[in-house]
Amino acid sequence: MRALKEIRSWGRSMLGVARWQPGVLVVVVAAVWLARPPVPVLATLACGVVATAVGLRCWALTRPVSFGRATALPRTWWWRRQVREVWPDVAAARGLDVHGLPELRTIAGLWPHLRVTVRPVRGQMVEDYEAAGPALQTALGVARVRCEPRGFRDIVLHLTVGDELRRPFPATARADVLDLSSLPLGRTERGETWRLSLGPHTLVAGSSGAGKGSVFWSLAFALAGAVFDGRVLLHGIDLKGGMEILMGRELFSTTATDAGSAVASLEHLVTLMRDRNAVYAGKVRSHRASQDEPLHVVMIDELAALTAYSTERDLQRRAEAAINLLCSQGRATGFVVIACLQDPRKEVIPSRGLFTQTVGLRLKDASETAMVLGDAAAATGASCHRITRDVPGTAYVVPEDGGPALRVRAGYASDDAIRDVAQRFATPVLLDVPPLVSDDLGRRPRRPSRETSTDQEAS
Ligand SMILES: Nc1ncnc2c1ncn2[C@@H]1O[C@H](COP(=O)(O)OP(=O)(O)OP(=O)(O)O)[C@@H](O)[C@H]1O
Repeated sequence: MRALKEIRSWGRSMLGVARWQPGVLVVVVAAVWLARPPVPVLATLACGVVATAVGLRCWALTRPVSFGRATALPRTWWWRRQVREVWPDVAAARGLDVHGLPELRTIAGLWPHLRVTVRPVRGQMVEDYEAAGPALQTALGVARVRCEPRGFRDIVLHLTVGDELRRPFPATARADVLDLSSLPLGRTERGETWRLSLGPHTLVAGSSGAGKGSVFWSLAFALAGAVFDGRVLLHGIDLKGGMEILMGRELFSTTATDAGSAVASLEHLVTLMRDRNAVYAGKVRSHRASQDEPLHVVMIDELAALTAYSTERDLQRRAEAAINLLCSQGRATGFVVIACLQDPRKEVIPSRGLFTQTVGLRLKDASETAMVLGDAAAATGASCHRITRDVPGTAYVVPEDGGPALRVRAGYASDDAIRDVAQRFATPVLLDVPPLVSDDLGRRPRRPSRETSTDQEAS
């Protein structure tokens, strides 16, 4: 029994090694074979082939990105053939071949990104090819198709044929992030690090289960080092009972889990912002985060719960006013708002335009994609509504340089990881928020009711 247990645990540990170091499996098999008495050549070959196949398979499963790159050349050839094969069918199905089949001029690039240059037939426009994009995407079974005009005559179809974002990966806390304007949050479809600038106010929109939590925590993790040394103060607002933020409460200098405390916290931040604005006036034009003058980052888990779904109208109005003030005046003096949201409609978030940076996770339909990322991004292949449920944390973002929208994925932060990071990088600054006072300023004087005015007239 004991021996069985030992064998089982050895097997498990070997599997663990093989999972992380695929090459080890090949070496182990080869070593086992060498240790045995001489065997015939055929058996040796068979053993070698099996070991290589298993090793490659493990590599492909555990390190898809590096495996993909190592085998990019044969894959590229295969995909080129596929594109040439399906193109006539897709063109016919989408009515692009009425006056002759549009010529595929070149297929360039290397797996996982191919560039197919097409010469449209007279009378066709880029929009016709944009409309055919989803058909080509389905016919080929590729991750993304994006159209772009090239010169005055040709159109380039950018195909993402291999999905480097398919497998989830963990979010990692950064103790060393020095540049707060470029926070590492995950990976891009090009296999690079996805970086987000913290300067602009950011709206993270996604349906339920789209993975807003992973963007939220990846951001907090990226700031962990700066939180720990007091250069950044996080303020968490979570009206879903604090389910999200209380998991890592040690990272936050203030937390609010009900409408009253959220408004108190936001209005206190507006006061701090105004004080700092007054100090900076005429002297400083942009803020540099330091322990004396930290960057305040307001992280709101479900913005609509504060600005649209609240039953307390007065608090709703005050919250909205405070967020608008922080968004419109806070950037230069070091006050940044990051808000997550399920429903991006104007009725729910009237101040959507104040969030100058948006992250579009899985959304319900094309109109929501256009609301979040803009019409131009939606037209050029940013299709948040086509992100499938099995890849939470995947999103489209418009790069700061205004180029075509990029598909990205945030790292996954498990509950244990959040607790661990919160404990290791706990903030040294806990702020006291003054209690909520009734709002006299900014409220319109009420019209006297008919009864009151009649009484007054009578007296
Ligand atoms: N980057 C990621 N990689 C892998 N799995 C993820 C990732 N992000 C989220 N998930 C998984 O997807 C599920 C939903 O994620 P999450 O709770 O963050 O979504 P949400 O958009 O915040 O949803 P809701 O608005 O309903 O709270 C979680 O169970 C989580 O395990």
